[in-house]
Amino acid sequence: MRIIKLFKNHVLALVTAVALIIISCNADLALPTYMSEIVDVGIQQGGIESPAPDTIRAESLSDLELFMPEDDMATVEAAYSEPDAEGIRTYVGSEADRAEDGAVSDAISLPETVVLSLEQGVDASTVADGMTGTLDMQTVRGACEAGIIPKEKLVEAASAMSDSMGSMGGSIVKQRAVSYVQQEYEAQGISLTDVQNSYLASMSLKMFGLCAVSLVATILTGAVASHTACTIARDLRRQTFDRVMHFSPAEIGKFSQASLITRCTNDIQQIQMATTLFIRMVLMAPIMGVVAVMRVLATHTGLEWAIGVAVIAVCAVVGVLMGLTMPKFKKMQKFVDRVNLVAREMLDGVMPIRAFGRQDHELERFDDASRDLMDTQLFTNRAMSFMMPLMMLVMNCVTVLIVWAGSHGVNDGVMQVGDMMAFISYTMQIVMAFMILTMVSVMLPRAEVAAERVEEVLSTQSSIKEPKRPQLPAADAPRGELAFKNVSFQYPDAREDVISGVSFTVHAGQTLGVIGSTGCGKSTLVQLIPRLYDVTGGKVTLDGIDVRDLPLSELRRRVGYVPQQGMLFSGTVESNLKFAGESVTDDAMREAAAIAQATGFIEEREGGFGSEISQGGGNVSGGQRQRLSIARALAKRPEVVVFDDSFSALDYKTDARLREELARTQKEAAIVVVAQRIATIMHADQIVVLDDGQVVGQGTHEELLRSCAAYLEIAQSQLSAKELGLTQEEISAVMEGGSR
Ligand SMILES: Nc1ncnc2c1ncn2[C@@H]1O[C@H](COP(=O)(O)OP(=O)(O)OP(=O)(O)O)[C@@H](O)[C@H]1O
Repeated sequence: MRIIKLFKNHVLALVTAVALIIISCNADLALPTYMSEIVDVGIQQGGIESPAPDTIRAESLSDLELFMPEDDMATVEAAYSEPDAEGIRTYVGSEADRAEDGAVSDAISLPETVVLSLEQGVDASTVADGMTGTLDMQTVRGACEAGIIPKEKLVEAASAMSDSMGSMGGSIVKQRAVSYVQQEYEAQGISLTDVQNSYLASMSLKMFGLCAVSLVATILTGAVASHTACTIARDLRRQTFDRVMHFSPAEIGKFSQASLITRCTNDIQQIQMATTLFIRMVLMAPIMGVVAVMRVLATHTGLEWAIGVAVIAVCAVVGVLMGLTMPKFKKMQKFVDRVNLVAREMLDGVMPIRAFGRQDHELERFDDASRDLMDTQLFTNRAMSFMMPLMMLVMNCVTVLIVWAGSHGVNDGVMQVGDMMAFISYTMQIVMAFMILTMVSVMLPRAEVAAERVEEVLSTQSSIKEPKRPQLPAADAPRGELAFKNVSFQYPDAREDVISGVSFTVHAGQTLGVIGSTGCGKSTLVQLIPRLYDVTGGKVTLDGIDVRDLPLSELRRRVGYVPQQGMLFSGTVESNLKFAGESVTDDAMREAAAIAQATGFIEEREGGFGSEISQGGGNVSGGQRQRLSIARALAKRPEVVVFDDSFSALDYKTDARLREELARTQKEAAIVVVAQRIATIMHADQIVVLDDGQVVGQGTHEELLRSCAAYLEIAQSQLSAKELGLTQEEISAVMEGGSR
């Protein structure tokens, strides 16, 4: 499972969590045992834990010893101190010997029962045939001391009495022994209320201690789980974002921006929740179940079958609910993706939506996506709302079953009320553990889908790869020399080349203009320079080296790219202009702003270069955004500057001044300008005319006017024949001849 793989680097945290869970489960599950002790010992036995009293009068112990075989007598004698001045003997044996089934307990219980009966008077005929009258302890003691009744006879009589009690013997002996101890304490002047209260106080203290241990362990488990889950989510977000940052537009297009955002946010959130659940629930439930089963088996109540019934009932309920909801859970993530996609598209296009009055239509589209998500969520939530009541029903039925079966055990004297209560608690814990496991198993597949989607991003390699054997231009190689050599390119999913057979060379200080009708491949052509895409045929070289052999960082440092859509980042003007990094000095920034004709409006803004830029450059005009984008590319002083239709939002005057400044200052850089306006590129040293991805003309403005029909057509659409310096005959000749 992918979720488990995420814990690869968090083994220590997992081990710590398991240790803490074991501690808290043991503490939690010890509580029902204590509760049972409080009922059985604290309440029913008045706080008297063992038939072996803490203190006993010497004569009382002698009476008891009359009914003990020699070895039992030795055991008991060894367990009590010598009588003190008041004739009181104190228990000095081990606690194990005093506990249920301990040596001292076993040895002393039956004699206590016999002595208690004798002290109340016993019909002599029930002891020996032919005897009449009432036997009491004093008589028996006297007869034994006088040698009338041998001690062996008394031991035999006690044992016969035990046998006659049959299966009820154990619990009757225990109850009577406790009564004997109570009587003995009273005779010593010890308050029975004090004994009971001190027992209850000590049990409460122990239970409180266990609660505290469980509380601390549970809090620590929660802290470990949250920390681990947050760390896993943070690392995943970082890795996913890092991977996306290295994606070329092809991979971004493959996933879609909306899906990448959902994967980086919602999907990782799901994973985070699942990892927390995994530690807190999935690890806890089996541990809780195992500890509870161990304790249940130790109770020997004979009601273990009730647990089997409960588990089968829980599995049946959860199985039905899971069967109904699981397919819907799997669909849910796709619906979230769609809502995000529609929402993003609507927010991006809020202006045209308003301009075309399509709000209602878009709202309907959003409602459709949202309704699908809502319907699925409603179905799953409704189905899951049956879970809790059904579980409670199962639990309550099982409780009734245990009480019904247990009451027979209590009636027969083979079970104590407290034991039955403890058994109910353990059964509930086991059922809970199963319930938690099954509920989590509903949630985990959803997180599994999310993990799969995140892994898909992480395992996708960018089609733009670092060179295996990176090369740098030789020290004496010309700087700022860009060449296309028979370049062709096809988009990943397309069938035909978007551009083909393009060749040109631009040197430092020169300008290359690229012009052509819309969709002819101009942007695609220049995107090959900074390797936003890789050529599919031919090669692009910079300073004599194939751009695919230059380290990517080196290539991107050498190429300044101004995209068609000026895009700014939230921050200040300065942070945007210094986007290339520390290497951009204040002087370089100001010089770039001046070339881009941006200084004027920057200084007019409050705060100048420190003035705020909002997300996406929303608080500057389209032309200002373009100028800041141009300044940003120039500030890093690249060897090649690519302007992808970046002057389109500038007025003619600013456009002209900017080009003048570029020509004056960029003597060591090659400039590539994609334009729709003839005026923008007419002064270029070389112009490439594209038509449907093919070069249909190449040369200077003057040359193309006289040789390239496509170029002339564009020029004519923007300038008059007079402005072009052509006669009507010359125009006709070019048009008739087509491009030569
Ligand atoms: N990511 C893409 N996947 C597939 N085809 C694409 C992709 N981007 C652009 N195209 C197609 O490639 C062709 C050239 O697109 P390109 O953006 O390079 O044209 P352009 O000359 O810059 O257009 P414009 O002047 O309108 O900006 C177009 O037909 C376009 O539909």
